[in-house]
Amino acid sequence: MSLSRIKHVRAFVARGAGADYHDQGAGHWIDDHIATPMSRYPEYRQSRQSFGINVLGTLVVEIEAEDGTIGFAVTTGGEPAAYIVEKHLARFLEGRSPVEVEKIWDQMYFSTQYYGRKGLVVNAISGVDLALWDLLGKLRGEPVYHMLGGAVRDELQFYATGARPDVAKELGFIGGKLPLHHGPAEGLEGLEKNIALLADMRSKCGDDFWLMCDCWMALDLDYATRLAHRAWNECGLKWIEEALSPDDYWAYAELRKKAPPGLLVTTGEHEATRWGFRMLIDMGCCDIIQPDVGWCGGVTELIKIANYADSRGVMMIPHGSSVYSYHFVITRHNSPFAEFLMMHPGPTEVVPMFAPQLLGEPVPQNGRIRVSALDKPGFGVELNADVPLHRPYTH
Ligand SMILES: C[C@H](O)[C@H](O)[C@@H](O)[C@@H](O)C(=O)O
Ligand SMILES: [Mg+2]
Repeated sequence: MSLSRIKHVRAFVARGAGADYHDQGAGHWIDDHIATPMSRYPEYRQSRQSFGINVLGTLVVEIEAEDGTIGFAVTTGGEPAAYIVEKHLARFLEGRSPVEVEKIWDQMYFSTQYYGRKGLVVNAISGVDLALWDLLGKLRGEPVYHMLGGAVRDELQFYATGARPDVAKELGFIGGKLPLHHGPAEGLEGLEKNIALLADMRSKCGDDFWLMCDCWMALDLDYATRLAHRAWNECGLKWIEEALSPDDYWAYAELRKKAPPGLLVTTGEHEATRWGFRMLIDMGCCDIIQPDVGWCGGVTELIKIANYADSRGVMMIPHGSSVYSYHFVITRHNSPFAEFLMMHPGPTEVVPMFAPQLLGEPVPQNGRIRVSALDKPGFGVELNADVPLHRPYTH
């Protein structure tokens, strides 16, 4: 049985939220004085957009088969990623069978290894890989999660990331993850403000609701250790996320040793490939790895990452990436819940994570999504034709 071969690969850029979810309008919680490595510069403290967090925009990858079927995917990458897809990666797909996901991934990765390995290049590879799995599912008439081994549970349960864990609790989520607002450059005063916010949220959410803190690479080991102990003792924090630079495996290993027993240390959304996550796991950097399937290498690589984590008893909870992680999480025992990024500006209501780019994107009801919501071919979503697309390069 042969499937229709790949005829065209096309890369587009879309602006305005979607997969580049930091690309929001003014007044959004996600750009409100959130601590980052750039917070050491006062001029870049109030807004992450001021230093360029949304500079790339969304990469849209389309893969068209000879029979006209089109698989697509969206991820963060914009125009530079479109260049890599059109001028470098497309040659490994056109004319090939869409079944060859492993061989195509291998050729995309090792042909770009001399200038890639992580970041933008692996985002581009991930976008192509996700579009290929979408095409495969559409050609076979089955959802991606079927091709990954089928569901191990009847529904997905979510924690919510955003400025309002108290609202997340009311909406039925199992936990709420707050962004950290003040980094080391704001000293003890900033630390006290961080703790005060966490304590306020703990009082509003009650003692049993999961409360987490996302530090977006902003801290040093000393500050992270102090924050970990204060937030655990005073606010019952469940995990401290991405406290340090993704490259500082050594500091993560130290933080995990210094953190209070019971507080989980998590990271990984800016890590890539099986080799990067093996480093995090083998060096004892974290209790939960959080790859983003649109940034770590796609589904084909996430299979390897997740299986390595599973063999070492490490939970794999993907960074919020809409349907692209849902179809994976539902098939894995060591992924018992998932992240839902609250993209409403408040956030006081649930809106699709990659709005407005994906039509048919399922959203949690009472903090859950039934597996039946995933029962459509591929990733089960279509590109919103009302979203303007720009194709900056061809080949
Ligand atoms: C809320 C965080 O600052 C990031 O914006 C968020 O996208 C990411 O770190 C996450 O874990 O969702
Ligand atoms: Mg995070």
